[in-house]
Amino acid sequence: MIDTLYKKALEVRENAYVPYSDFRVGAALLTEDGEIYLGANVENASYSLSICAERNAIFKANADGKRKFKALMVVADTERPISPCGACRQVMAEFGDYDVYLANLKGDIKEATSFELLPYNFNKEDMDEK
Ligand SMILES: O=c1ccn([C@H]2C[C@H](O)[C@@H](CO)O2)c(=O)[nH]1
Ligand SMILES: [Zn+2]
Repeated sequence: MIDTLYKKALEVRENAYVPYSDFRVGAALLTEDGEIYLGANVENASYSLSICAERNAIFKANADGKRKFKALMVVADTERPISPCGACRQVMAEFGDYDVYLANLKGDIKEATSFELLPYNFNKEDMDEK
């Protein structure tokens, strides 16, 4: 399954819309029920409106009502495996603790989990009334 996620993340990476950074990222998200949602980064002339590949995949799954995840694979052309931004780490952690594989084009894959990538994360329980 890791191989499949890596291959699909590589494929969708080709669809990244990156006229400003020229930095392509692909993400493949495996849901608990065995579906795979793909995301690539999409940039904008108003730079801060750009969306990362990871959040694109997670939001696509959400749009189909899928919120339970088994694994997320992220791939970019980096020396070390890609390191997701803080915004993506917060969004990943929203949906629980699941495997996150961070990869590069050379095939290096760093294994982590969504909670490991955001220690002491702020989540919905923090908003429960005391
Ligand atoms: O993990 C990452 C890191 C960066 N980007 C995107 C955001 C922007 O489009 C480009 C350069 O930061 O890469 C991602 O999609 N995922
Ligand atoms: Zn991000």
